[in-house]
Amino acid sequence: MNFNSLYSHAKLQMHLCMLFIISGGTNPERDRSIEMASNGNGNASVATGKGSGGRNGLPKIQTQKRQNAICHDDTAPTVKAQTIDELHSLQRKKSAPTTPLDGVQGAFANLTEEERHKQQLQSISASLASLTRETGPKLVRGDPARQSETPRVSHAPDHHFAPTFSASDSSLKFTHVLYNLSPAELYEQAIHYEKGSFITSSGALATLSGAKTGRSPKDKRVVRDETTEDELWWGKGSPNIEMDEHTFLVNRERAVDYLNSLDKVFVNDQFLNWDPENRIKVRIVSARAYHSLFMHNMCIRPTAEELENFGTPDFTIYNAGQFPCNRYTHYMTSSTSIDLNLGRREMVILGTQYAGEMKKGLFGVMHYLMPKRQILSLHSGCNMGKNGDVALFFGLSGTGKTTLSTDHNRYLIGDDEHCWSDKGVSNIEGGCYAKCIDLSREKEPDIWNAIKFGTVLENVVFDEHTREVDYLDKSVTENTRAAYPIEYIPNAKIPCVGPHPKNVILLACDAFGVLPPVSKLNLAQTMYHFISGYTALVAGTEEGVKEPRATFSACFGAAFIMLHPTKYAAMLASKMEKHGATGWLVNTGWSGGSYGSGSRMKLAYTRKIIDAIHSGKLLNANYKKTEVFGLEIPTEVEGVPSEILDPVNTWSDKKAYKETLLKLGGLFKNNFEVFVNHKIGKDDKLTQEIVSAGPKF
Ligand SMILES: Nc1ncnc2c1ncn2[C@@H]1O[C@H](COP(=O)(O)OP(=O)(O)OP(=O)(O)O)[C@@H](O)[C@H]1O
Ligand SMILES: O=C([O-])CC(=O)C(=O)O
Ligand SMILES: [Ca+2]
Ligand SMILES: [Mn+2]
Repeated sequence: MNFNSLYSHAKLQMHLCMLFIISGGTNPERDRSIEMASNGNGNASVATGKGSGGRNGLPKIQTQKRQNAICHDDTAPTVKAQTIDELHSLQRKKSAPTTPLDGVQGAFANLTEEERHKQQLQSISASLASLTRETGPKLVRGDPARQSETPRVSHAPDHHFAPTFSASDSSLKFTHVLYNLSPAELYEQAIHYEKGSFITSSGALATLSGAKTGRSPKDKRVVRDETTEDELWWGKGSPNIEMDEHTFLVNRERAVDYLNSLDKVFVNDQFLNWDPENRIKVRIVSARAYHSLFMHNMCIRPTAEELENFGTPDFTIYNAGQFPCNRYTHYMTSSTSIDLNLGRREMVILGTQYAGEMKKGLFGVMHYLMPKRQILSLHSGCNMGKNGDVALFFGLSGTGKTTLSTDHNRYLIGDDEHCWSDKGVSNIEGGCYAKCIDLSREKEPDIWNAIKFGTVLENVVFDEHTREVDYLDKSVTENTRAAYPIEYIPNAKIPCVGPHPKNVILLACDAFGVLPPVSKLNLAQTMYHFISGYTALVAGTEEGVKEPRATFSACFGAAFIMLHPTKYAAMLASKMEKHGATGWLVNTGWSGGSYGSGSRMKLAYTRKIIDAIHSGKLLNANYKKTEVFGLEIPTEVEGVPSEILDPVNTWSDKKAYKETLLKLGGLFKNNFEVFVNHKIGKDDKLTQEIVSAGPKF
């Protein structure tokens, strides 16, 4: 129902009520509306059948005198309330867990609801405990501003946990915990308390992420201790900038003190990974409703039963993003620090409110935990055809993972983070995070329709009155985003798991315009391009035409991996070999010249190419080999003009094409230098094959 019809519906209801009051009539329709207005206390329903006034012209106003000549306001029955506050309390029913008490198992079995809430608060208080004080903060559930009207808030003294004597002001105060709020509750919190939060015309919550509108990889630090020293990838090329345990604790204390100084904090208890055997319990403590709603959408949402039995989290995020880190603290090089401590299973965020840090921070954790269990973690989208054929979509930011895995003809397993275990694939997340710059209803209908109530819209620009979003507007940032639960995509596969992949599609947005729209890769080439992790986006557009800049990011996600890239590559090679998956390289970038002279590949063509991969038609097409990169390219793809399949045809300046091709080939070679002496897999044979699968000239 749209707003207009809602409005006219409401008007109609009012009209009917008035008519009833005026005529004292007995139309059953009217009686029903009165019944609703009286909250089910249906004394108003008089006899049905015969109507009185209203049939012949206007209804008569009844002016008959009442007893004592006092006008009673009682044509409708009164609600069961004596006061306005009581009336308001009738509006909201108390939420109850859906599990009957005797169905609860584990640590929380046989506890009353009160006791379970107490345990939950105790666990959260422990999470928020300072490391230098004896106890955690005093906690109470619910919004402090709503205490008198929120039934879930308990004033009972046994609901907070405090030392028997208080040595500091901070331990005297209460912190209110807003625990796993629903989207509706989080909307209210955001709109009430967070500047820059608005409801858009489609019902999404528009918000601003503050000064940072993207991740800050240079401020991501990982604690180097005896364990991680040997296990993780350190040094040149690694995303893991080291910090020591002590500095981590200093930042942790800073974040915890900040959070405890607030009137209220948001706590989300959720899951990662749809594979039940490898599910990870995460707790996110944050200061903004925006952050809580973002994670509500992005992580897997527990059922009421699962939440009742949640227990202690496996990993905790302290998001104090509004608060900067202290430049006097060792290692700090800016006001932003995103700190990961694998030993403590904790992450601290200071100085950035960009919500993607939480999402990708947890992804980093999975890139550590899963390979330990022989499970490969992947920066990829994933979908499945009607026949159960699974495809993975690798690619750096903006290359098309979300766009191409969201396919109306296939089931969406996930758009960004997956695991590949012996059983098949599983999504790590419970939601999608789509780029929305230039989003159009025609080209990406499923993403467009997912931007509705519950969806977080970051940094978009909208009309201040109609609240229509202008997806073309880059005033705040080019990195505008929508975060929505995966079930907002109509053909999402729930639970988000699938069998072993049949196709592994490597996406590159080649702004140089020399890579073919599609090529079929052998295993060595797949590994070469997987380790290279190439894309070339164009930097800013504001200062006129810019040179494309090549980006190489190992495993198509060097910012998130924890181990050396060859570890992941070796796992991918053995899984692809074992399950007979075919590798493909798809250029979603430029055609007809580099950025500036050519144009971006039409999404419609890329979709046709992807269709042909899924259907199996492309596997058996006719192929020819390109020079320099030695890529096998098809001569025909249904629905795609054949001349664009070999990029040389689309360039009018053939000399410029060759120069650009060689230039890109050189960049690939340079980048791969650091990997040539690394063994990949069990034997040197594959390593040699991979090294020689690169460009030759
Ligand atoms: N031919 C094309 N193929 C794919 N995407 C295209 C194409 N042409 C334009 N686009 C646009 O490029 C963008 C691809 O972004 P997408 O959200 O899919 O990136 P992503 O790989 O999921 O990145 P991230 O990891 O940052 O989420 C979309 O805005 C899409 O509309
Ligand atoms: O993490 C982000 O902010 C966006 C994203 O998905 C990526 O960069 O791969
Ligand atoms: Ca994406
Ligand atoms: Mn991503």
